[in-house]
Amino acid sequence: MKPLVGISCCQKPFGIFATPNHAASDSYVRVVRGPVVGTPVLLPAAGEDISGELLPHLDGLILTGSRSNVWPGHYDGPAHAEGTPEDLQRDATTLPLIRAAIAEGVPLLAICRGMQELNVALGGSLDQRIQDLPGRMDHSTPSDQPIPRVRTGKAHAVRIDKDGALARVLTPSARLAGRLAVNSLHNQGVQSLAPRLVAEAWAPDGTVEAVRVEGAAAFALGVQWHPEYDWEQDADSRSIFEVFGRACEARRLARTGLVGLAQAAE
Ligand SMILES: N[C@@H](CCC(=O)NCCCC(=O)O)C(=O)O
Repeated sequence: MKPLVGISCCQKPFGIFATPNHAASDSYVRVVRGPVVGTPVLLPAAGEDISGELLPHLDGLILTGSRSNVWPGHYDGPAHAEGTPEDLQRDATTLPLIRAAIAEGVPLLAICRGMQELNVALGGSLDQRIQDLPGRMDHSTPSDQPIPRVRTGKAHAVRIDKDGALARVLTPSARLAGRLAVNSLHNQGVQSLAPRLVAEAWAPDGTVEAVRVEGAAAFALGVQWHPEYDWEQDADSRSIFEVFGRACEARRLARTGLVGLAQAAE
């Protein structure tokens, strides 16, 4: 048996009738079946809090990236500019799911939109177009960028807190250097950090690029970049998922009552 790892879906229109579907990138399924060493399960953007139905069966949770954006009403922010993609169904499912997962000690890895959801779920706010702010970089990559190494390749470095939780899940060389090269596919970013979040990595323009949940009972990290795009080539991306996977396995053993048997077998 492997840990059951939930992957958050977006609600997306499909086909000529724009029929609502629930979708997540194959890159999340592949990484769960790869370095996470888990069984992936897609979690629908149900449009309501279903955490009580999901979490008793899950050993870990990945909050995925998406072109859509957290509805500003969740953080008292200004309305999005006309045409900005939103996913109210997803928000209504993931925000309570994040709070419940943290409360119940379910390992959680929040990626890009997922990190923004983590911040909003715990009481933080977002800037909606950081490239328009004074002194800030453009962190976005046009979704129609046809060249993969440009679209998902390394875009800038981040400075890492060498004493933080993220540093402990990276390779020794990244931890020693206190720096990491990352890809970048986002327009939004942390404006005010939620009370329980601690920033752990920063872009050269000060944009928060990674956070940990202070006092979390299990693995609880958010990253603004996409390690799921390059774990096969990048040891630091792979290490994040490997450590997350071990946390999910620990939850599986505890959740299924096998932890005693596992220890006895050691
Ligand atoms: N929409 C938010 C979050 C960005 C994000 O999750 N990007 C992933 C894009 C996935 C893809 O296009 O393949 C923002 O813009 O900040």
